[in-house]
Amino acid sequence: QSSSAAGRSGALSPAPPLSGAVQKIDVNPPKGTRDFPPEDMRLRNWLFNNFREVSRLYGFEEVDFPVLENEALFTRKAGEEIKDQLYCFEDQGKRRVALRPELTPSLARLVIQKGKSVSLPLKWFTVGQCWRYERMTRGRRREHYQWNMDIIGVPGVMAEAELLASIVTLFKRIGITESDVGFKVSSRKVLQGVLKCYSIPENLFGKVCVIIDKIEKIPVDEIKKELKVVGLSEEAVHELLEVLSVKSLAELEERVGSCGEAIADLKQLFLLAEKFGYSKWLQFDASVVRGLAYYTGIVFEGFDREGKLRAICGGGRYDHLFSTFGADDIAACGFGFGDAVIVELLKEKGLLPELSLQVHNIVCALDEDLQAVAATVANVLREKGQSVDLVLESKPLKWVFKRAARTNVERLVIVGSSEWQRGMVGVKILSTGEQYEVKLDDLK
Ligand SMILES: OCc1cccc(Br)n1
Repeated sequence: QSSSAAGRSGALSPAPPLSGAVQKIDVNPPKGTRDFPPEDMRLRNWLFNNFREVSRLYGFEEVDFPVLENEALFTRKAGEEIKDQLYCFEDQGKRRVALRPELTPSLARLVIQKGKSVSLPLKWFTVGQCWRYERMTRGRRREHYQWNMDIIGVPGVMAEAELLASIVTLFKRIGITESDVGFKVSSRKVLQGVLKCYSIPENLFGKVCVIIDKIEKIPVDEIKKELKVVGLSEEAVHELLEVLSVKSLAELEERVGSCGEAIADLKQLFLLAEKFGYSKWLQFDASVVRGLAYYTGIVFEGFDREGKLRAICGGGRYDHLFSTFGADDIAACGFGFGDAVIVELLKEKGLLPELSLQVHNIVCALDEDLQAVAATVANVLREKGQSVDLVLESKPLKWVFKRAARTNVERLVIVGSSEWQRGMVGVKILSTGEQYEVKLDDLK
Protein backbone atom coordinates (compact mmCIF):
# COMPACT_ATOMS: atom_id res chain seq x y z
CA GLN A 1 0.00 0.00 0.00
CA SER A 2 1.63 3.35 -0.92
CA SER A 3 1.80 5.87 1.93
CA SER A 4 -0.75 8.02 0.08
CA ALA A 5 -3.23 5.16 0.32
CA ALA A 6 -2.95 5.50 4.11
CA GLY A 7 -4.40 9.02 3.74
CA ARG A 8 -4.37 11.57 6.61
CA SER A 9 -6.38 9.45 9.03
CA GLY A 10 -3.90 6.60 8.71
CA ALA A 11 -6.78 4.29 7.79
CA LEU A 12 -5.96 2.17 4.78
CA SER A 13 -8.04 3.05 1.73
CA PRO A 14 -8.68 0.15 -0.66
CA ALA A 15 -5.87 -0.37 -3.13
CA PRO A 16 -6.77 0.83 -6.60
CA PRO A 17 -7.88 -2.19 -8.66
CA LEU A 18 -5.39 -3.65 -11.07
CA SER A 19 -5.62 -1.57 -14.25
CA GLY A 20 -8.12 -2.88 -16.80
CA ALA A 21 -10.06 -4.83 -14.21
CA VAL A 22 -12.90 -2.22 -13.99
CA GLN A 23 -15.61 -2.13 -16.64
CA LYS A 24 -15.69 1.46 -17.96
CA ILE A 25 -19.05 3.08 -17.21
CA ASP A 26 -21.21 4.43 -20.03
CA VAL A 27 -20.27 8.11 -19.94
CA ASN A 28 -23.35 9.16 -21.89
CA PRO A 29 -26.53 10.21 -20.07
CA PRO A 30 -29.60 7.95 -20.35
CA LYS A 31 -31.21 7.73 -23.80
CA GLY A 32 -33.23 10.81 -24.69
CA THR A 33 -31.62 12.99 -22.03
CA ARG A 34 -28.97 15.69 -22.29
CA ASP A 35 -25.94 16.89 -20.39
CA PHE A 36 -25.31 20.63 -20.31
CA PRO A 37 -21.55 21.18 -20.55
CA PRO A 38 -20.49 24.85 -20.00
CA GLU A 39 -21.13 26.15 -23.52
CA ASP A 40 -24.60 24.54 -23.62
CA MET A 41 -25.32 25.69 -20.07
CA ARG A 42 -24.48 29.29 -21.06
CA LEU A 43 -27.06 29.13 -23.85
CA ARG A 44 -29.63 27.52 -21.55
CA ASN A 45 -29.05 30.17 -18.88
CA TRP A 46 -29.32 32.90 -21.49
CA LEU A 47 -32.69 31.51 -22.65
CA PHE A 48 -34.02 30.91 -19.14
CA ASN A 49 -32.89 34.38 -18.02
CA ASN A 50 -34.99 35.76 -20.88
CA PHE A 51 -37.94 33.64 -19.70
CA ARG A 52 -37.48 34.99 -16.19
CA GLU A 53 -37.04 38.62 -17.28
CA VAL A 54 -40.25 38.53 -19.35
CA SER A 55 -42.10 36.90 -16.43
CA ARG A 56 -40.84 39.74 -14.20
CA LEU A 57 -41.91 42.38 -16.73
CA TYR A 58 -45.42 40.91 -16.68
CA GLY A 59 -45.60 40.83 -12.89
CA PHE A 60 -45.61 37.04 -12.59
CA GLU A 61 -44.34 35.26 -9.47
CA GLU A 62 -42.01 32.28 -9.79
CA VAL A 63 -43.14 28.95 -8.33
CA ASP A 64 -41.70 25.44 -8.44
CA PHE A 65 -42.86 21.88 -7.82
CA PRO A 66 -41.25 18.45 -7.47
CA VAL A 67 -40.23 16.75 -10.71
CA LEU A 68 -41.72 13.62 -9.09
CA GLU A 69 -45.51 13.77 -8.66
CA ASN A 70 -48.34 11.42 -7.77
CA GLU A 71 -49.15 9.53 -10.93
CA ALA A 72 -52.84 10.34 -10.39
CA LEU A 73 -52.19 13.93 -11.50
CA PHE A 74 -51.66 12.75 -15.06
CA THR A 75 -53.86 9.68 -15.51
CA ARG A 76 -56.67 11.41 -17.36
CA LYS A 77 -58.82 9.03 -19.37
CA ALA A 78 -58.76 10.90 -22.67
CA GLY A 79 -56.32 8.88 -24.74
CA GLU A 80 -53.62 11.52 -24.54
CA GLU A 81 -50.13 10.73 -25.81
CA ILE A 82 -48.78 12.35 -22.65
CA LYS A 83 -50.39 9.56 -20.59
CA ASP A 84 -49.19 6.77 -22.87
CA GLN A 85 -45.65 8.08 -22.45
CA LEU A 86 -45.80 8.64 -18.69
CA TYR A 87 -42.48 7.96 -16.94
CA CYS A 88 -44.12 6.28 -13.95
CA PHE A 89 -43.22 3.64 -11.36
CA GLU A 90 -44.06 2.30 -7.93
CA ASP A 91 -41.71 3.65 -5.30
CA GLN A 92 -40.35 1.77 -2.27
CA GLY A 93 -43.43 2.91 -0.32
CA LYS A 94 -45.63 1.26 -2.96
CA ARG A 95 -46.85 4.68 -4.14
CA ARG A 96 -47.58 5.19 -7.82
CA VAL A 97 -45.42 8.15 -8.83
CA ALA A 98 -44.40 9.74 -12.11
CA LEU A 99 -41.82 12.12 -13.51
CA ARG A 100 -44.05 15.04 -14.52
CA PRO A 101 -44.76 15.22 -18.27
CA GLU A 102 -46.13 18.76 -17.91
CA LEU A 103 -46.37 21.48 -15.27
CA THR A 104 -50.01 22.62 -15.30
CA PRO A 105 -51.40 19.82 -13.07
CA SER A 106 -48.74 20.58 -10.44
CA LEU A 107 -49.67 24.24 -10.58
CA ALA A 108 -53.36 23.40 -10.18
CA ARG A 109 -52.50 21.11 -7.27
CA LEU A 110 -50.60 23.90 -5.49
CA VAL A 111 -53.40 26.42 -6.12
CA ILE A 112 -55.91 23.98 -4.57
CA GLN A 113 -53.53 23.31 -1.67
CA LYS A 114 -53.19 27.06 -1.05
CA GLY A 115 -57.00 27.51 -1.26
CA LYS A 116 -58.22 30.74 0.34
CA SER A 117 -54.73 31.67 1.55
CA VAL A 118 -53.96 33.12 -1.89
CA SER A 119 -55.95 35.92 -3.51
CA LEU A 120 -56.94 35.74 -7.15
CA PRO A 121 -55.94 36.40 -9.79
CA LEU A 122 -52.73 34.47 -9.51
CA LYS A 123 -50.00 35.06 -12.10
CA TRP A 124 -47.46 32.31 -11.63
CA PHE A 125 -44.55 31.14 -13.76
CA THR A 126 -42.06 28.31 -13.58
CA VAL A 127 -39.26 26.83 -15.65
CA GLY A 128 -39.11 23.09 -15.11
CA GLN A 129 -37.89 19.84 -16.59
CA CYS A 130 -40.61 17.55 -17.96
CA TRP A 131 -40.33 13.91 -18.91
CA ARG A 132 -41.89 11.37 -21.23
CA TYR A 133 -40.99 7.79 -22.01
CA GLU A 134 -40.99 7.89 -25.80
CA ARG A 135 -40.08 4.74 -27.69
CA MET A 136 -36.58 5.63 -28.93
CA THR A 137 -37.56 4.47 -32.41
CA ARG A 138 -38.39 8.09 -33.10
CA GLY A 139 -35.05 9.14 -31.59
CA ARG A 140 -36.73 12.03 -29.83
CA ARG A 141 -35.85 13.48 -26.48
CA ARG A 142 -37.31 12.14 -23.25
CA GLU A 143 -36.89 15.34 -21.33
CA HIS A 144 -37.11 19.03 -21.97
CA TYR A 145 -37.43 22.20 -19.94
CA GLN A 146 -40.62 24.21 -20.21
CA TRP A 147 -41.32 27.81 -19.34
CA ASN A 148 -44.92 27.98 -18.10
CA MET A 149 -46.95 31.09 -17.42
CA ASP A 150 -50.44 30.74 -15.92
CA ILE A 151 -53.17 33.21 -14.97
CA ILE A 152 -55.60 31.75 -12.43
CA GLY A 153 -58.93 33.42 -11.72
CA VAL A 154 -59.57 35.55 -14.82
CA PRO A 155 -62.45 34.25 -16.99
CA GLY A 156 -62.16 36.90 -19.71
CA VAL A 157 -59.91 36.63 -22.79
CA MET A 158 -57.84 39.56 -21.50
CA ALA A 159 -55.91 36.78 -19.75
CA GLU A 160 -55.13 34.93 -22.99
CA ALA A 161 -54.26 38.26 -24.64
CA GLU A 162 -51.79 39.02 -21.83
CA LEU A 163 -50.19 35.59 -22.14
CA LEU A 164 -49.77 35.96 -25.88
CA ALA A 165 -48.28 39.41 -25.32
CA SER A 166 -45.70 37.92 -22.95
CA ILE A 167 -44.63 35.36 -25.56
CA VAL A 168 -44.34 38.09 -28.21
CA THR A 169 -42.15 40.02 -25.76
CA LEU A 170 -39.95 36.94 -25.33
CA PHE A 171 -39.64 36.43 -29.08
CA LYS A 172 -38.71 40.09 -29.63
CA ARG A 173 -36.07 39.93 -26.87
CA ILE A 174 -34.28 37.06 -28.62
CA GLY A 175 -34.53 38.56 -32.10
CA ILE A 176 -37.49 36.60 -33.47
CA THR A 177 -40.03 38.66 -35.46
CA GLU A 178 -43.53 38.12 -36.83
CA SER A 179 -41.94 37.18 -40.15
CA ASP A 180 -40.26 34.23 -38.43
CA VAL A 181 -43.13 32.92 -36.33
CA GLY A 182 -46.86 33.31 -35.84
CA PHE A 183 -49.62 32.03 -33.54
CA LYS A 184 -52.44 29.86 -34.76
CA VAL A 185 -55.45 30.67 -32.61
CA SER A 186 -58.81 28.97 -32.23
CA SER A 187 -61.31 28.04 -29.54
CA ARG A 188 -62.40 24.61 -28.43
CA LYS A 189 -65.85 26.11 -27.96
CA VAL A 190 -66.19 25.77 -31.73
CA LEU A 191 -65.91 21.98 -31.40
CA GLN A 192 -68.05 22.05 -28.27
CA GLY A 193 -70.77 23.81 -30.29
CA VAL A 194 -70.69 21.12 -32.98
CA LEU A 195 -70.77 18.29 -30.43
CA LYS A 196 -73.76 19.94 -28.74
CA CYS A 197 -75.58 20.17 -32.10
CA TYR A 198 -75.13 16.41 -32.42
CA SER A 199 -75.99 15.82 -28.74
CA ILE A 200 -72.61 14.25 -28.11
CA PRO A 201 -72.18 13.91 -24.31
CA GLU A 202 -69.95 16.53 -22.68
CA ASN A 203 -67.73 13.84 -21.16
CA LEU A 204 -66.48 12.90 -24.64
CA PHE A 205 -65.27 16.46 -25.31
CA GLY A 206 -61.68 15.90 -24.11
CA LYS A 207 -61.33 12.61 -25.96
CA VAL A 208 -62.66 14.10 -29.20
CA CYS A 209 -60.22 17.03 -28.97
CA VAL A 210 -57.28 14.69 -28.33
CA ILE A 211 -58.20 12.66 -31.41
CA ILE A 212 -58.67 15.75 -33.57
CA ASP A 213 -55.32 17.15 -32.42
CA LYS A 214 -53.72 14.29 -34.35
CA ILE A 215 -55.23 15.55 -37.62
CA GLU A 216 -51.83 16.44 -39.13
CA LYS A 217 -50.03 13.46 -37.63
CA ILE A 218 -52.16 10.47 -38.73
CA PRO A 219 -54.32 9.79 -41.82
CA VAL A 220 -57.76 11.40 -41.71
CA ASP A 221 -59.40 7.94 -42.10
CA GLU A 222 -57.74 6.96 -38.82
CA ILE A 223 -59.14 10.11 -37.23
CA LYS A 224 -62.64 9.26 -38.49
CA LYS A 225 -62.30 5.69 -37.20
CA GLU A 226 -61.19 6.84 -33.74
CA LEU A 227 -64.03 9.38 -33.57
CA LYS A 228 -66.56 6.71 -34.43
CA VAL A 229 -65.05 4.40 -31.82
CA VAL A 230 -65.76 6.97 -29.13
CA GLY A 231 -69.36 7.11 -30.35
CA LEU A 232 -69.68 9.92 -32.90
CA SER A 233 -72.09 9.45 -35.78
CA GLU A 234 -71.00 9.67 -39.42
CA GLU A 235 -72.63 13.12 -39.69
CA ALA A 236 -71.04 14.42 -36.51
CA VAL A 237 -67.61 13.28 -37.73
CA HIS A 238 -68.21 14.89 -41.10
CA GLU A 239 -69.37 18.18 -39.54
CA LEU A 240 -66.43 18.26 -37.13
CA LEU A 241 -63.88 17.80 -39.91
CA GLU A 242 -65.67 20.38 -42.05
CA VAL A 243 -65.54 22.95 -39.24
CA LEU A 244 -61.83 22.33 -38.78
CA SER A 245 -61.16 23.35 -42.37
CA VAL A 246 -62.84 26.76 -41.98
CA LYS A 247 -60.35 29.41 -43.01
CA SER A 248 -61.60 32.57 -41.32
CA LEU A 249 -63.64 33.85 -38.42
CA ALA A 250 -66.15 35.31 -40.89
CA GLU A 251 -66.57 31.94 -42.59
CA LEU A 252 -66.86 30.28 -39.18
CA GLU A 253 -69.60 32.73 -38.18
CA GLU A 254 -71.47 32.03 -41.41
CA ARG A 255 -71.16 28.31 -40.90
CA VAL A 256 -71.96 27.91 -37.23
CA GLY A 257 -74.08 31.02 -36.72
CA SER A 258 -73.08 33.11 -33.75
CA CYS A 259 -71.69 29.85 -32.23
CA GLY A 260 -72.12 31.46 -28.86
CA GLU A 261 -68.99 32.23 -26.97
CA ALA A 262 -66.43 30.87 -29.44
CA ILE A 263 -66.96 33.64 -31.98
CA ALA A 264 -67.30 36.32 -29.31
CA ASP A 265 -64.11 35.17 -27.52
CA LEU A 266 -62.13 35.03 -30.75
CA LYS A 267 -63.36 38.41 -31.98
CA GLN A 268 -62.50 39.92 -28.60
CA LEU A 269 -59.05 38.33 -28.63
CA PHE A 270 -58.24 39.64 -32.11
CA LEU A 271 -59.45 43.09 -31.06
CA LEU A 272 -57.21 43.00 -27.98
CA ALA A 273 -54.31 41.82 -30.11
CA GLU A 274 -54.73 45.03 -32.10
CA LYS A 275 -54.55 47.09 -28.92
CA PHE A 276 -51.57 45.14 -27.58
CA GLY A 277 -49.88 45.68 -30.94
CA TYR A 278 -49.24 42.08 -31.93
CA SER A 279 -52.15 41.32 -34.29
CA LYS A 280 -49.66 40.64 -37.13
CA TRP A 281 -48.48 37.64 -35.11
CA LEU A 282 -51.93 36.02 -34.91
CA GLN A 283 -54.07 34.08 -37.36
CA PHE A 284 -57.30 32.23 -36.81
CA ASP A 285 -56.91 28.52 -37.59
CA ALA A 286 -59.89 26.30 -36.76
CA SER A 287 -57.70 23.19 -36.94
CA VAL A 288 -55.75 24.11 -33.80
CA VAL A 289 -57.06 22.08 -30.87
CA ARG A 290 -53.85 21.16 -28.94
CA GLY A 291 -53.36 17.67 -27.51
CA LEU A 292 -54.21 18.16 -23.84
CA ALA A 293 -57.68 17.05 -22.81
CA TYR A 294 -58.32 19.81 -20.29
CA TYR A 295 -58.41 22.85 -22.60
CA THR A 296 -61.92 24.34 -22.76
CA GLY A 297 -61.72 27.60 -24.69
CA ILE A 298 -59.14 29.65 -26.58
CA VAL A 299 -56.17 27.51 -27.65
CA PHE A 300 -53.05 28.70 -29.45
CA GLU A 301 -49.68 27.52 -30.64
CA GLY A 302 -46.55 29.30 -31.82
CA PHE A 303 -45.30 28.01 -35.17
CA ASP A 304 -42.37 28.74 -37.47
CA ARG A 305 -43.61 30.22 -40.72
CA GLU A 306 -41.19 28.09 -42.76
CA GLY A 307 -43.02 25.02 -41.43
CA LYS A 308 -39.79 23.14 -40.70
CA LEU A 309 -40.21 22.73 -36.95
CA ARG A 310 -42.71 21.36 -34.46
CA ALA A 311 -44.78 23.81 -32.40
CA ILE A 312 -42.55 26.25 -30.50
CA CYS A 313 -45.04 26.79 -27.67
CA GLY A 314 -48.70 26.22 -26.96
CA GLY A 315 -51.43 26.88 -24.47
CA GLY A 316 -55.00 27.89 -23.81
CA ARG A 317 -57.85 28.13 -21.36
CA TYR A 318 -58.58 25.28 -18.95
CA ASP A 319 -61.61 26.28 -16.88
CA HIS A 320 -62.47 22.79 -15.61
CA LEU A 321 -59.13 21.29 -14.67
CA PHE A 322 -59.64 22.04 -10.97
CA SER A 323 -62.91 20.10 -10.74
CA THR A 324 -61.16 17.04 -12.21
CA PHE A 325 -59.02 17.21 -9.04
CA GLY A 326 -62.15 17.31 -6.86
CA ALA A 327 -61.93 21.04 -6.14
CA ASP A 328 -64.18 23.95 -7.12
CA ASP A 329 -63.43 25.12 -10.64
CA ILE A 330 -61.41 28.28 -11.12
CA ALA A 331 -61.07 29.99 -14.52
CA ALA A 332 -57.50 29.49 -15.74
CA CYS A 333 -55.27 29.73 -18.77
CA GLY A 334 -51.61 29.22 -19.44
CA PHE A 335 -48.94 28.11 -21.87
CA GLY A 336 -45.86 25.93 -22.09
CA PHE A 337 -42.74 27.00 -24.03
CA GLY A 338 -40.10 24.30 -24.51
CA ASP A 339 -36.33 24.83 -24.51
CA ALA A 340 -35.54 22.74 -27.58
CA VAL A 341 -37.57 23.83 -30.62
CA ILE A 342 -36.78 27.49 -29.94
CA VAL A 343 -33.04 26.71 -30.05
CA GLU A 344 -33.50 24.90 -33.37
CA LEU A 345 -35.30 28.02 -34.66
CA LEU A 346 -32.54 30.35 -33.43
CA LYS A 347 -29.98 28.14 -35.18
CA GLU A 348 -32.05 28.26 -38.39
CA LYS A 349 -32.23 32.05 -38.19
CA GLY A 350 -28.56 32.55 -37.22
CA LEU A 351 -29.70 34.16 -33.99
CA LEU A 352 -27.77 32.06 -31.48
CA PRO A 353 -26.02 34.51 -29.12
CA GLU A 354 -22.21 34.53 -28.73
CA LEU A 355 -21.74 33.54 -25.11
CA SER A 356 -18.23 33.05 -23.80
CA LEU A 357 -16.92 32.49 -20.29
CA GLN A 358 -16.19 35.90 -18.76
CA VAL A 359 -13.56 35.98 -16.02
CA HIS A 360 -11.99 39.30 -15.00
CA ASN A 361 -8.69 38.01 -13.64
CA ILE A 362 -6.35 35.07 -13.58
CA VAL A 363 -4.15 35.30 -10.49
CA CYS A 364 -0.99 33.22 -10.31
CA ALA A 365 2.11 32.96 -8.15
CA LEU A 366 5.48 32.62 -9.87
CA ASP A 367 6.89 30.60 -6.96
CA GLU A 368 5.40 27.78 -4.89
CA ASP A 369 6.00 29.73 -1.66
CA LEU A 370 3.91 32.67 -2.97
CA GLN A 371 0.73 30.57 -3.40
CA ALA A 372 -0.71 31.91 -0.15
CA VAL A 373 -0.04 35.48 -1.30
CA ALA A 374 -1.85 34.72 -4.57
CA ALA A 375 -4.83 33.55 -2.51
CA THR A 376 -4.76 36.88 -0.64
CA VAL A 377 -4.68 38.78 -3.91
CA ALA A 378 -7.61 36.71 -5.21
CA ASN A 379 -9.54 37.43 -2.03
CA VAL A 380 -8.96 41.18 -2.28
CA LEU A 381 -10.25 41.19 -5.86
CA ARG A 382 -13.23 38.96 -5.13
CA GLU A 383 -14.25 41.22 -2.26
CA LYS A 384 -14.33 44.01 -4.82
CA GLY A 385 -16.70 41.91 -6.93
CA GLN A 386 -14.06 40.89 -9.44
CA SER A 387 -14.13 37.29 -10.66
CA VAL A 388 -10.84 35.47 -10.23
CA ASP A 389 -9.59 32.21 -11.70
CA LEU A 390 -6.87 31.45 -9.13
CA VAL A 391 -4.10 29.18 -10.45
CA LEU A 392 -4.05 26.48 -7.79
CA GLU A 393 -0.71 24.82 -8.56
CA SER A 394 2.70 26.05 -9.57
CA LYS A 395 2.46 26.42 -13.36
CA PRO A 396 4.85 27.91 -15.96
CA LEU A 397 3.78 31.34 -17.23
CA LYS A 398 3.31 29.84 -20.71
CA TRP A 399 0.58 27.61 -19.29
CA VAL A 400 -1.05 30.60 -17.61
CA PHE A 401 -1.03 32.66 -20.82
CA LYS A 402 -2.61 29.78 -22.75
CA ARG A 403 -5.35 29.42 -20.14
CA ALA A 404 -5.92 33.19 -20.13
CA ALA A 405 -6.37 33.22 -23.91
CA ARG A 406 -8.74 30.24 -23.80
CA THR A 407 -10.91 31.64 -21.04
CA ASN A 408 -11.20 35.11 -22.51
CA VAL A 409 -9.85 36.67 -19.31
CA GLU A 410 -9.32 40.42 -19.14
CA ARG A 411 -6.30 40.65 -16.88
CA LEU A 412 -3.40 38.60 -15.51
CA VAL A 413 -2.26 39.36 -11.96
CA ILE A 414 1.15 37.87 -11.29
CA VAL A 415 2.68 37.49 -7.85
CA GLY A 416 6.48 37.47 -8.11
CA SER A 417 8.94 37.49 -5.22
CA SER A 418 10.89 40.66 -6.18
CA GLU A 419 7.70 42.68 -6.81
CA TRP A 420 6.03 41.32 -3.66
CA GLN A 421 9.04 42.33 -1.58
CA ARG A 422 8.13 45.90 -2.65
CA GLY A 423 4.45 45.23 -1.87
CA MET A 424 3.66 45.18 -5.58
CA VAL A 425 2.04 42.71 -7.97
CA GLY A 426 2.47 42.50 -11.75
CA VAL A 427 -0.51 43.17 -14.01
CA LYS A 428 -0.88 42.38 -17.72
CA ILE A 429 -3.94 43.57 -19.66
CA LEU A 430 -4.51 40.79 -22.21
CA SER A 431 -6.39 42.90 -24.78
CA THR A 432 -3.70 45.59 -25.05
CA GLY A 433 -0.60 43.80 -23.81
CA GLU A 434 -0.09 46.69 -21.38
CA GLN A 435 2.02 45.61 -18.36
CA TYR A 436 2.57 47.43 -15.08
CA GLU A 437 3.16 46.96 -11.36
CA VAL A 438 0.69 48.10 -8.74
CA LYS A 439 0.27 48.03 -4.98
CA LEU A 440 -2.18 45.34 -3.96
CA ASP A 441 -4.45 47.90 -2.27
CA ASP A 442 -4.55 49.99 -5.44
CA LEU A 443 -5.60 47.01 -7.53
CA LYS A 444 -9.14 47.81 -8.76
O1 LIG B 1 -43.95 18.35 -25.21
C1 LIG B 1 -44.15 17.06 -24.82
C2 LIG B 1 -43.04 16.60 -23.95
C3 LIG B 1 -43.26 16.28 -22.62
C4 LIG B 1 -42.20 15.85 -21.84
C5 LIG B 1 -40.97 15.73 -22.41
C6 LIG B 1 -40.82 16.08 -23.73
BR1 LIG B 1 -39.15 15.94 -24.54
N1 LIG B 1 -41.83 16.51 -24.50
